[in-house]
Amino acid sequence: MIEIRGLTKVYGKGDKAATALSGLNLSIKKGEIFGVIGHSGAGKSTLIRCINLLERPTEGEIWVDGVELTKLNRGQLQEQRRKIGMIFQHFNLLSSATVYDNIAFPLRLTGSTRPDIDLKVKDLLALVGLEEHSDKYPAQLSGGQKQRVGVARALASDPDVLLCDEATSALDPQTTDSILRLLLDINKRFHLTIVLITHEMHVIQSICDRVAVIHGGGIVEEGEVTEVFLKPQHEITRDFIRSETQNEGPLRAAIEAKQGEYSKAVKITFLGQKTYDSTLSQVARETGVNFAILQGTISTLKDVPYGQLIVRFEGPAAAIEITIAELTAQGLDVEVIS
Ligand SMILES: Nc1ncnc2c1ncn2[C@@H]1O[C@H](COP(=O)(O)OP(=O)(O)OP(=O)(O)O)[C@@H](O)[C@H]1O
Repeated sequence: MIEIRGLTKVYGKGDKAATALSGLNLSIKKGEIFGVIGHSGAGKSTLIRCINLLERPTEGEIWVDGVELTKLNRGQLQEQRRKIGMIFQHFNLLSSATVYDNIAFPLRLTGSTRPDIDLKVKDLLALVGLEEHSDKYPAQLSGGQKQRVGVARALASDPDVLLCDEATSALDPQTTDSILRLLLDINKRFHLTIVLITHEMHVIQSICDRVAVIHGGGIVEEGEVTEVFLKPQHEITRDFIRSETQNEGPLRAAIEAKQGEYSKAVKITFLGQKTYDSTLSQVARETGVNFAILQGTISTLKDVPYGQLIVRFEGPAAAIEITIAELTAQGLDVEVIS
């Protein structure tokens, strides 16, 4: 659906030149929610703004739905941009226009008739749950409501792609979740491809199918969220995940408190239905090994359940080995920590 090939963006010239992206490649599939996560200055905004050419790439190609945007003239680009909606961190609403008029704005630009506009705007207001607020001005709305207007406006031209530029960064956690649920809903309902950038792993974990980690203007890791989240390869990715999980100090102490021949600390990862199975206790009972849970998380990645337990096995070395082998044979991922 979206192909980014060799994307380089250099701001400024000569001594002042700053390379924001260098030779970046990315492939985003139709109908998926694709997240790009990175620290401040990594190049996220530049990347998302290059997708609809709000920012002109210095080099490289941007393809959306089989059309190379970077080759189009101004008129052709305007036409293609209708298929790409965008929402922003600070909403970018017209402050002097009502909610209704903000949503109607893109439709008026394309010369839709008044009854068509009315029908469409009312549909969109219902979709984002703002029917009661249609005559209000942005200043009379909460942050979450403003972003709902942003979403409705972005959907007015029936786009195939929705770009979200840190769309929840200005919102509190509860409002963030309600906007994420709205994005998930419109992704499912309209089979809309969504690309979002964020610096919060929680956003990726809640709604994305795949993720790319951006650092220093390039992608350092990408894949299915389940894969990247549970088996991060790059230090930057591990950093993001660590910031979402518990404090590691007490865990280290618990692991080190009892090290020796008759004990082994392991991290066990459960994915999907296995998360809720009793495999661990069954295997431990069979092998006669005891276990203490040192740390544990059970949660979901989008709608896939997962669990991660750090446990200390206690028992004869051979029995611990058999326990690990049996858990692995039963489809769990077991990593020996110490
Ligand atoms: N208009 C500009 N002129 C010069 N340099 C810029 C411009 N916009 C961005 N940059 C630089 O490009 C790099 C990438 O910036 P970008 O805004 O894309 O990162 P980001 O990951 O979105 O960061 P943040 O989360 O802080 O918004 C940074 O070093 C930034 O200083």
